[in-house]
Amino acid sequence: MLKVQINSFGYKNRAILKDIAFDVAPGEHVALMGESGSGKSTLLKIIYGLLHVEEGSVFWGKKEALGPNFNLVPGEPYMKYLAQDFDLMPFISVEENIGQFLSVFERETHEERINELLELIEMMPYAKTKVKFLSGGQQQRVALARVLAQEPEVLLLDEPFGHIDNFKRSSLRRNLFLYLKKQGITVLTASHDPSDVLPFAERTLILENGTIIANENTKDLYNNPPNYYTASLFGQVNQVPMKLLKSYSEIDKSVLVYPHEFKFSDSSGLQVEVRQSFFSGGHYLNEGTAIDGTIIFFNSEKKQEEGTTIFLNVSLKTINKRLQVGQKTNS
Ligand SMILES: Nc1ncnc2c1ncn2[C@@H]1O[C@H](COP(=O)(O)OP(=O)(O)OP(=O)(O)O)[C@@H](O)[C@H]1O
Repeated sequence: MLKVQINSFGYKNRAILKDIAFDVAPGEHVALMGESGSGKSTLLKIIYGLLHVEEGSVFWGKKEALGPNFNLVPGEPYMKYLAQDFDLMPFISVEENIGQFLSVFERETHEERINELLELIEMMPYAKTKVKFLSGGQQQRVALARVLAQEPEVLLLDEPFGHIDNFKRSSLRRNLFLYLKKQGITVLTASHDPSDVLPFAERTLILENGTIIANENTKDLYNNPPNYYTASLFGQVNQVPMKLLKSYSEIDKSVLVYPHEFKFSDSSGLQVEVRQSFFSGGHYLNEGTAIDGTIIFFNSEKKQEEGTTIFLNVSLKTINKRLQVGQKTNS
């Protein structure tokens, strides 16, 4: 079990993290989400031992991960951290960069292991290429293979696909996360991208202004977000005043609704005037205005013409579910 407790941490007296406490079970994949500047990288750097915390501790089982004031070379052998800036050797080849970290006691299997990792990162054709000739995305993939070569028990990933184009990103992310699961590696991934999180992380932590405001099963968190901030990290979301939804007109509250949760109705429900319709691949994302001026985003199969009036419904099940979460978090 990875056990993290940080009472407070700041850079030059500016508080960044406070009252952080969470566990990650062995083999579990936990995501860390939060807006830019909320402290995700700082938290990963503390866990790895790059930053010193006065009040707090990080344990992996019974072993305490010590900070830079105790370790001459920061970091613990059982844990690896893939930073946003990858620390590669530019003048040697891709395979040499990966091979550097394989155990000297397993020389006979080196080639096999390098090939396995090159295949995982889809870089086989670049095995002999010097790293300095690679693009940013390719370098990020090599950096990933390098940390995996070190066979960590715990892997900390900071925006692991930030430099990688969409073309490679989907398959790489699937291959990597399935590989990590198969190897039983404990993973903590900081990411802005819900596609890194929703299909792969069993649990998600939400960081807001340096505090963890949610720590839940990822699917439950998506379906029952405790607040607008959490839901909006997963994508576009609406905060719809209940009075706009006819059957709830007495209730003076808002309810969170994702754009795909609206259904079209012929003549009743939330009345919206279409402003813009954005082609989004498999659907259109539309922006409209409700009668009180609230901006509403909703999906449709077809393009909606500007100025058209349409009526939207939200299922009672969704409304009731979201109201209950709201009550829980307000109390
Ligand atoms: N070395 C540093 N010295 C001083 N302040 C720093 C340092 N590193 C980060 N900060 C500040 O700490 C806060 C948290 O930064 P951090 O990089 O942890 O956020 P983040 O959530 O990872 O952001 P992003 O998603 O943009 O990477 C920010 O306000 C940042 O400006």
